[in-house]
Amino acid sequence: MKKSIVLIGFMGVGKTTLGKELARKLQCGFLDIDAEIEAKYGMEAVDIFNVYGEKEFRKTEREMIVDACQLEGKVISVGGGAFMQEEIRKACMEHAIVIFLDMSFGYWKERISLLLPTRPVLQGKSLEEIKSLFDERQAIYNEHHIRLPIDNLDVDAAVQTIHDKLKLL
Ligand SMILES: Nc1ncnc2c1ncn2[C@@H]1O[C@H](COP(=O)(O)OP(=O)(O)OP(=O)(O)O)[C@@H](O)[C@H]1O
Ligand SMILES: O=C(O)C1=C[C@@H](O)[C@@H](O)[C@H](O)C1
Ligand SMILES: [Mg+2]
Repeated sequence: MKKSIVLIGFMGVGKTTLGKELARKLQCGFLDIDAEIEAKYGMEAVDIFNVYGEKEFRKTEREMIVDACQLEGKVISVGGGAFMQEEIRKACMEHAIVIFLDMSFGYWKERISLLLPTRPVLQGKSLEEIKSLFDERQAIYNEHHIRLPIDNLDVDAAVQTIHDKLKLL
């Protein structure tokens, strides 16, 4: 596998969880950009947003992803907001294979309680506001090479399906 694989999709759809397992199956390296950013600042995303601001988070996210997507043979999970930045979308589409993990809001909202404490972008928002954000964000995920409808898929099934789709490329 020469090009790296970049997993995109709304926060909590399983980019980190599936990315790790996919890398294990493909026997290649795994990079989670949120984890890399958190390691750089030595704090969680919520605290980076509070202490340094979202602008700084997005700048670091952009620099890291533009570099990482040009590496060979990695599985890279990016944050749910990464594709809001055109420079990131362009670099990933040019250098990597971009896989969109596509989950419906109906399934996604069952996960919300798992996500609220650690996702700064969700904090203080009502369910309707989160639904609007979810709907707005779908447009930015339209740029991808492979779409994986992920409702109902457990981790093993999702990884197997991605593996099968990659073989067809
Ligand atoms: N296929 C799945 N089936 C059931 N639960 C899952 C599945 N994938 C992920 N989860 C659970 O959903 C939660 C969010 O998953 P994960 O952290 O991988 O999402 P993410 O897309 O990386 O989110 P973010 O964009 O915020 O980084 C975790 O608690 C994880 O265990
Ligand atoms: O959707 C978003 O804007 C975010 C998602 C997370 O993965 C983190 O990158 C951060 O919490 C922002
Ligand atoms: Mg993640």
